[in-house]
Amino acid sequence: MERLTTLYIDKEAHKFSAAHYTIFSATERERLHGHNYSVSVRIVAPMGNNGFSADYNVYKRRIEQLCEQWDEYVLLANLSPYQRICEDGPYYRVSFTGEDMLFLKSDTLLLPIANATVEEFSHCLLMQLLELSAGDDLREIELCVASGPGQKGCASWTAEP
Ligand SMILES: Nc1nc2c(c(=O)[nH]1)N=C([C@H](O)[C@H](O)COP(=O)(O)OP(=O)(O)OP(=O)(O)O)CN2
Repeated sequence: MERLTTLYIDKEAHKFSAAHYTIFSATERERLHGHNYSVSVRIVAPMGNNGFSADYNVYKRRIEQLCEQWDEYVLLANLSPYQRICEDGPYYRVSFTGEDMLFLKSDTLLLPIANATVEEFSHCLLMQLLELSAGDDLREIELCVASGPGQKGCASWTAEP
């Protein structure tokens, strides 16, 4: 039987501050507001024969990189069925229920997600972490994004048997 181990990486430094709004329906959304999001990861890996599985420092650096890329941006859901985003000079023009909002492109990231929620953020970051970890001998990764203490969404991946 293969011996597996679970590493938990839940560091205070793994955070990003970002502005967003959740879209609830075709006609309802939150006002733009911000959170200090935090990112935590659970990794399941085979145990090596010297009492070591995967170097958590490697994953700490990758998580830091993921957080850094989104820090201090407005995060917009580019795949929402309810809003339309187009370029307008230095701005993104976002149309929702007949109203337009302008966001400076330099302050804004268009993400390939359907909503700016912790569910979608965690899935998007998990996909990026998997890409950075291609070739690593891992069995599972779960990545969680918390929008504040006690509220988070998690996405998970399991290796094909
Ligand atoms: N399933 C989800 N539901 C909600 C999400 C989400 O990402 N996934 N997000 C929100 C809001 O955007 C917001 O992030 C949560 O706001 P809220 O809980 O009202 O306020 P706080 O973060 O300040 O939490 P407190 O409990 O009030 O301190 C809503 N739903």
